[in-house]
Amino acid sequence: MEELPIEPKGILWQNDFIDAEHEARLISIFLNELEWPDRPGRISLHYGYTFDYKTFGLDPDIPYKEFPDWLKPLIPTTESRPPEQVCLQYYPPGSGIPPHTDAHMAYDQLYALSLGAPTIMQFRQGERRVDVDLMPRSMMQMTGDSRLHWTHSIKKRKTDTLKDGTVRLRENRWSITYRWAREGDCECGNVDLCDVAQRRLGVEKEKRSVKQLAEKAEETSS
Ligand SMILES: O=C(O)CCC(=O)C(=O)O
Ligand SMILES: [Fe+2]
Repeated sequence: MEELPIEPKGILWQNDFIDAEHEARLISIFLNELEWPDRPGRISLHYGYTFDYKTFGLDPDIPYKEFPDWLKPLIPTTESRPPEQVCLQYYPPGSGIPPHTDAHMAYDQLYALSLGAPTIMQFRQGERRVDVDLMPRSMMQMTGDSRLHWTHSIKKRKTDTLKDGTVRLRENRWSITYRWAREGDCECGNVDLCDVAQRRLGVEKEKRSVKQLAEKAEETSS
């Protein structure tokens, strides 16, 4: 994988992770063989462990879901183990995903494979916005700044305007995201984007307010 020569830093990229014939076979499986949730907009199917939004860890109560045969050859082999979680998402034209940073607390490495039609992903940090064209069959890994210190999103719209001014119609797109569970705490310290830093800040605030309450109680009793 090669790093894109842009800000945010840390976007690693590989074109043609699979060939067009393989992609066509996958799309046929997605269209004909999988049972998708029945609702409009972006829909997802999960494999591996399921994330628990209450404990911010992997949910021990939901059984591990084996990777199906079609998924096995698509697992990146550049980490020391297979990912704990894989998510297949379908984006009909006009759908997207709001700006977010994938949870720092739960996950460490993050990869995404794009299939079907291209779409523009927007990275954002404050007022800085950078568009990255997610080409079909490309594998992206978000590391460093792109993973921890910028948000990413796909706008809900029917067309994308490219850098040269071309207006491109959105068509059916699928993505496969791969997540590796984090071992230990994230130490990035970014209180705007990091759930670990935010939790620590909350704990500190709580400690401070308990201390202040105790001090007040002491003042009024003396
Ligand atoms: O669809 C993609 O390529 C990425 C989706 C994403 O950002 C996510 O699932 O966290
Ligand atoms: Fe994401």
